[in-house]
Amino acid sequence: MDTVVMPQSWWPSPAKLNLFLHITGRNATGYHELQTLFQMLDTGDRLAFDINDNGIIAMSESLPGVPDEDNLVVKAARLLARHTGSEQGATIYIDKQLPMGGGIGGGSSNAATTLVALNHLWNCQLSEDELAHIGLQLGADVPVFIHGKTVFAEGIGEKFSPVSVPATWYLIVNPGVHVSTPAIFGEPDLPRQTPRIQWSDYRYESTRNDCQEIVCKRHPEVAKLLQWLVHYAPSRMTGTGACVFATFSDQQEARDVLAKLPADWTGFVAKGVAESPLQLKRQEVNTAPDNM
Ligand SMILES: C[C@@](CO)(OP(=O)(O)O)[C@H](O)COP(=O)(O)OP(=O)(O)OC[C@H]1O[C@@H](n2ccc(N)nc2=O)[C@H](O)[C@@H]1O
Ligand SMILES: Nc1ncnc2c1ncn2[C@@H]1O[C@H](COP(=O)(O)OP(=O)(O)O)[C@@H](O)[C@H]1O
Repeated sequence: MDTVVMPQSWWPSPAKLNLFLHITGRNATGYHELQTLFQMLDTGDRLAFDINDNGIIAMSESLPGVPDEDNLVVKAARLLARHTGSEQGATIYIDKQLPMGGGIGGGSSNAATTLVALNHLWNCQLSEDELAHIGLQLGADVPVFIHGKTVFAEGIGEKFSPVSVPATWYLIVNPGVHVSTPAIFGEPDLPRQTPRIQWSDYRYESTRNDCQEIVCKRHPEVAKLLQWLVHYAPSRMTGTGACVFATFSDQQEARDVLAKLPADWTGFVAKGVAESPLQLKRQEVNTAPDNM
């Protein structure tokens, strides 16, 4: 990226984990009904926006393997412009850190950050609920990133209930295989009738990720990684994979295991947070004296 982006201009685009993922049924559109705990992380990508008055929406640089027309960031900006009639445009910068298609929500989070940031920068004045409604057209996980809080979720992942989870550190590891979300949801053998739980009964130990077994069968590298990680800490796959997370109460313990990671795999340590960095940024710009 040639242009120097000032640090305060960056908008965070954090990752999430699904601490558990139960598939409880299917709705009339064929989408799967879920119960999940979306854990927001303090770590992720960053986006910056150079606003213009000519209405042109463009990436400063394309993401590898993602044509700009398919980039969820461009799609989100165009959808917001269409919905609000805004005549402004933007050149969008992405500092990509998160693995793509890893079940940690990078693309959905980028879309959510774009909607929240441009709503502010274009002065569209849409409410959080309106942004979430628009975001759902881009992907099932976009609303939770707009909401920006660690929550229980059901429906297709867009109906939220508050949850309080202890401060925890996670080691997130990418086994380096790509798992397609539609392909996993299309698997005939996927469990689809897990009984619904009451949120008050939630315990990590009594839940699971319903996609994990099938992903492990189709992608033995994920099974191998889980077998390795579980020696050190409770470990599970997030979303439809392929990333896996291990849970620690102490940051240094997580870092120690990261240092031992075999060379085929890459990972990072992140803190589980109740409010996402995007939520904090939104509060910051809304209370800034000149409203940035
Ligand atoms: C299941 C989760 C859990 O976080 O997996 P990850 O994507 O994070 O791995 C997500 O909700 C995924 O959300 P997202 O990745 O936005 O999926 P979408 O683009 O909306 O859907 C991709 C495809 O997956 C299927 N799909 C998705 C979500 C869902 N609840 N039921 C489905 O059947 C549909 O075939 C859809 O066409
Ligand atoms: N800005 C973006 N960042 C990441 N992936 C994107 C983006 N725009 C489009 N995509 C596409 O969306 C797919 C899913 O991305 P992502 O949200 O990172 O994974 P997941 O849904 O598994 O958590 C990617 O494989 C990629 O082709």
